[in-house]
Amino acid sequence: MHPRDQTIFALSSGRPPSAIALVRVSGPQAGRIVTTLAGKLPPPRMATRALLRDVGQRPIDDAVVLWFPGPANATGEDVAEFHVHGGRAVLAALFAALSAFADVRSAEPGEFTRRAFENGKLDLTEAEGLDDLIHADTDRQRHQALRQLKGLLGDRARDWRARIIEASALIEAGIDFSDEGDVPAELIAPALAKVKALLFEIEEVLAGQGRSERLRDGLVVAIAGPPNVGKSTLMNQLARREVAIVSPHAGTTRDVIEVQLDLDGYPVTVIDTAGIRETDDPVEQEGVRRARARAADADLVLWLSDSSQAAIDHDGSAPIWKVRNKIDLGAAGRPLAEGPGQGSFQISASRGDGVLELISALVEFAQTYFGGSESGLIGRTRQRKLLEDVAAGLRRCLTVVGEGEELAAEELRTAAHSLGRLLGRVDVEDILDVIFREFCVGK
Ligand SMILES: Nc1nc2c(c(=O)[nH]1)N(C=O)[C@@H](CNc1ccc(C(=O)N[C@@H](CCC(=O)O)C(=O)O)cc1)CN2
Ligand SMILES: Nc1nc2c(ncn2[C@@H]2O[C@H](COP(=O)(O)OP(=O)(O)OP(=O)(O)O)[C@@H](O)[C@H]2O)c(=O)[nH]1
Repeated sequence: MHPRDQTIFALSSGRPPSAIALVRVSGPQAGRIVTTLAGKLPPPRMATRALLRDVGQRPIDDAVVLWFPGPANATGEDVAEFHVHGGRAVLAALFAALSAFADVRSAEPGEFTRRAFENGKLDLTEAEGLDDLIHADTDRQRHQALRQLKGLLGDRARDWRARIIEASALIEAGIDFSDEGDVPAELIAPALAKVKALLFEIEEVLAGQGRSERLRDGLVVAIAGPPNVGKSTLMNQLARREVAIVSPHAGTTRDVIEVQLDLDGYPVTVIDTAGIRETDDPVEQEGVRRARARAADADLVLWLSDSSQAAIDHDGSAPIWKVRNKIDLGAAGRPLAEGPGQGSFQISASRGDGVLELISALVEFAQTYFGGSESGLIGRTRQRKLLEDVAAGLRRCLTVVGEGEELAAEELRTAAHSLGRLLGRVDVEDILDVIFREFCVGK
């Protein structure tokens, strides 16, 4: 039997032990599974309490069971849900009972969503939005992902695709009309007007995009500077602030290498370049490798120093803010080269003086950096690249039309094809594995 036709199951809720766990089952065996384990098939979509028993009638758990016959459900196949107590042994017993059925197996990451996609329940941009929603840490990430899940980009892309196909139909009709290669202007002119309007709309979306792709991964701020100036102390100060959402990725045993901050809903990762050091521990090595790679293309560098004559020694295109540390050590006698202001700060990392001001400036930086991405439609590089292909194709269509209508029509076909790829309608087998592999199991 093809893996696609097998019935799949997975834990869809968080790591056990948990108060309640949700185990989802999807596929042709779902109904038989519920009937066997729960002793009955509950009415569709009605939460029903049942004592689950395995095939040998041994009790598994006192549970709530839901039955969602396909195709009007999340995956488009028959679906069953078992809401059980979230203990490890309960789940092990339930999984053993499920695995005992023929043609039933545990799901791959993202396999439920992949089936939903293959059954036309959502397009690829919506599936990507779903994955982003699950991984959203901040409010703005959640907002952008939810827009994608709700099909904002998908709906636009479908509309664009339909209009491109209309325009190319006009041109092709013109080609069929003319024997001598002279296509009537009444057909070409409206087609080109359509293409121009489309190109304008797509270019507007691309330009107004801000940096919402970055919203997925977060802005990266590197703390750099000479040894012993207080980089780790500042990191720990940031990690202790309530703005820290996911922290710390302990790299070394003592020091925090990365802190993730939620700055006004924007995700910002701060990296301590001092924490990036040689280590023999393979787990740490991986953390160090990641931190180094991320710091190398940071979006902003905080250059920390503890004296007024701080020579900046940093390559890269990112803006650099000078942060003078240890002002508690009587900096009064030593006048600063520059007073506080844009890109210049004075702090005491150990006492916390000036740290809130630094954080406020980071919030402002993030707001400016992401500016306008509230209205961003594009969440991923894959989506942006395809839309850029579409715009380029439309532009070429307008220039080559003078050389021949067939060439223009061909450009439109290619542009429509790119939109088809964006939506996952055509020619995407190669990327589906990559996209769904990133998903959670059970989603
Ligand atoms: N218990 C539980 N909670 C969950 C999910 C789930 O699968 N189970 N979801 C998992 O994703 C999300 C909700 N998503 C859903 C998406 C589609 C349908 C659904 O039944 N769609 C049908 C009918 C539409 C309707 O009646 O509203 C369809 O598309 O045909 C249900 C849930 C989040 N919460
Ligand atoms: N007085 C004072 N001492 C500080 C301040 N910040 C850090 N220190 C001290 O400076 C020393 C170095 O601090 P670290 O945070 O380890 O400096 P670092 O830049 O991470 O050092 P390396 O990892 O060697 O690059 C420690 O003894 C800190 O306690 C500060 O604001 N005031």
